[in-house]
Amino acid sequence: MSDNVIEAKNIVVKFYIRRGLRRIGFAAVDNVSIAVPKGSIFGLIGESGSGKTTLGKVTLALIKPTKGEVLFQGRNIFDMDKKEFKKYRVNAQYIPQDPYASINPYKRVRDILTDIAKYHKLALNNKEALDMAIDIMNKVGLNPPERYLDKYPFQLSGGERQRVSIARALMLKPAYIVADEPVTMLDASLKASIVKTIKDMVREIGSSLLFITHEITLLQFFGPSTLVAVMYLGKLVEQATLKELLEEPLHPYTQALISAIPVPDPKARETRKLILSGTTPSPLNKPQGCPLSNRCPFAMDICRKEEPQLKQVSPTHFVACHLR
Ligand SMILES: Nc1ncnc2c1ncn2[C@@H]1O[C@H](COP(=O)(O)OP(=O)(O)OP(=O)(O)O)[C@@H](O)[C@H]1O
Repeated sequence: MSDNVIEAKNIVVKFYIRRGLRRIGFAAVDNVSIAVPKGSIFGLIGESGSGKTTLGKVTLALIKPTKGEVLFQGRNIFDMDKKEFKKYRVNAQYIPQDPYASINPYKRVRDILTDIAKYHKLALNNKEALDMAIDIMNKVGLNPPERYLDKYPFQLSGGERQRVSIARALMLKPAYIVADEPVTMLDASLKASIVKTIKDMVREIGSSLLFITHEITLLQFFGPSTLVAVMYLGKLVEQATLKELLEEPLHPYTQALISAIPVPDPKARETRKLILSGTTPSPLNKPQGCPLSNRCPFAMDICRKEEPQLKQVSPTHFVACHLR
């Protein structure tokens, strides 16, 4: 049996867009591998458009990769028979950025939660399904549940709606959850509490979590040993524990991400402040060689010609940079 709940191996996802009469293809995810260890939280970070959502959706079988394979508990999800795939579907759940993408706006909270338990036959009758819903609502902070059961999503605040979306994903006690920018649309004051709810619930259920974000500070709620992969323009450029990334970021892109974290005393980080030139190009105009070569202050000739491969620099630290 594998020690990882999910292993995504050499994933390539190509999308095609129309430009006039031409159909142009580009790789939104370009030969990326990640493994989410059982019972742990794995962070996936990068700016908008770096391919995080696409990779997360591949691990949930919501997008079929152009190349590569995804193993769930050691089994290739695209080779599963109907029965096995159904089981995987229950066990792999999605918490999206916009709760309206996962919850039906025309259903009351009670039905959103009980229907899923009944559909997947986790509850034998309405009473059992309602007991499950109330239990989960208490845990995700929809207290007292009676106040929310008969409300429609539009009658809830953004934070409450996201809690319903979390409750819906957790009703099935999945082995694997992808939370995709789950607090981006919420006020700063609410973010910490919702991230903490997700963390506590994941621990309680014993599931594993892929937490996708562009805010590295949110990963601090999960602790210094959390594994984090950094993506840029469809490539995985660095992977390490959060502690390693914060204390010794090796890729210039990660260094720039960390430089952008506000600190009470900016002088404390003066020595490693790094600002990249220009803005991220469209994935249709990726530079040759290293994807960061046109913005990196340290770029050498080789960086513009050859793509750097991921190198291991410590048991948990990997980086794709010619400087290392
Ligand atoms: N169905 C699609 N067809 C064409 N292009 C797509 C499609 N889905 C995503 N893309 C493009 O693929 C690239 C990666 O998108 P993706 O949503 O995975 O990035 P992301 O890092 O999750 O960013 P965000 O946080 O903005 O969602 C982007 O350039 C995006 O515009």
